[in-house]
Amino acid sequence: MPRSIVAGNWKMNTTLDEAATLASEVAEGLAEAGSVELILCPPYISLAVVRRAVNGSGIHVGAQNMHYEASGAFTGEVSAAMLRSLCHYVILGHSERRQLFGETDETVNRKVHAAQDAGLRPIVCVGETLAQREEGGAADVVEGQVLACVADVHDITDVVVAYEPVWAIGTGRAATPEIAEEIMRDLFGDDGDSVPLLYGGSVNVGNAAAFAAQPSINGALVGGASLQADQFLQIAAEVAGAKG
Ligand SMILES: O=C(CO)COP(=O)(O)O
Repeated sequence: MPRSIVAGNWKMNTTLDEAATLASEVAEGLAEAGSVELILCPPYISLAVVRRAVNGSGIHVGAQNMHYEASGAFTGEVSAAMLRSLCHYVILGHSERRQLFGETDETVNRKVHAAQDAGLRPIVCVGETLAQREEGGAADVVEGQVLACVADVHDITDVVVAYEPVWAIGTGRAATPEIAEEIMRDLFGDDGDSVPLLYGGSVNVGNAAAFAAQPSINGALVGGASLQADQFLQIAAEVAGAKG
């Protein structure tokens, strides 16, 4: 089984000072988290201060997005090589990027390749909308997204996949652990034991253990609750406890 992972997606929150404080609080409370790999994903501009704050703690740092091109005239964008000097992970294809910024499975796939080529480990986000779920097509949608996003990658075991049903993100309405397990169980067949699968969408202290107790779920991608160090650490402890 892959090691359990709990990642915090801070989204567009925290100033530089707030990011440094939050990262320091997580690092200082690390002993509470149990045996899980922790990843903090602040906004780009805070990557350096977060990296400094967690230096030597074993906590990893991740970005929330990147461009697939290596360099050039792409105003406002950041490349994999730029990130590699600051962090080890990058979230790709988050549903907010898909819905608000036109991200597609094809662009995510290009980014996954660029990330791996640069030595970054991608956390690929997939998940169905409420309409897709109500039409009965959730499993097919998610499988299609995963296949398209990781097409032709040279090392599937170096990809982390996060199942985040769109209807559960930031809504306080988490999927049930059974729904998440059903979707995630068959995603990778023979590779299923070597690709870490995270659940995301309204994860909190009260529900993290139930998700992590599902056999196919290796951890959590946490949004809102990752902005409070004590809650994030408690979620990590719940995941560690459920995974034994
Ligand atoms: O989008 C998410 C993590 O990437 C989930 O966000 P919430 O935990 O705030 O629902």
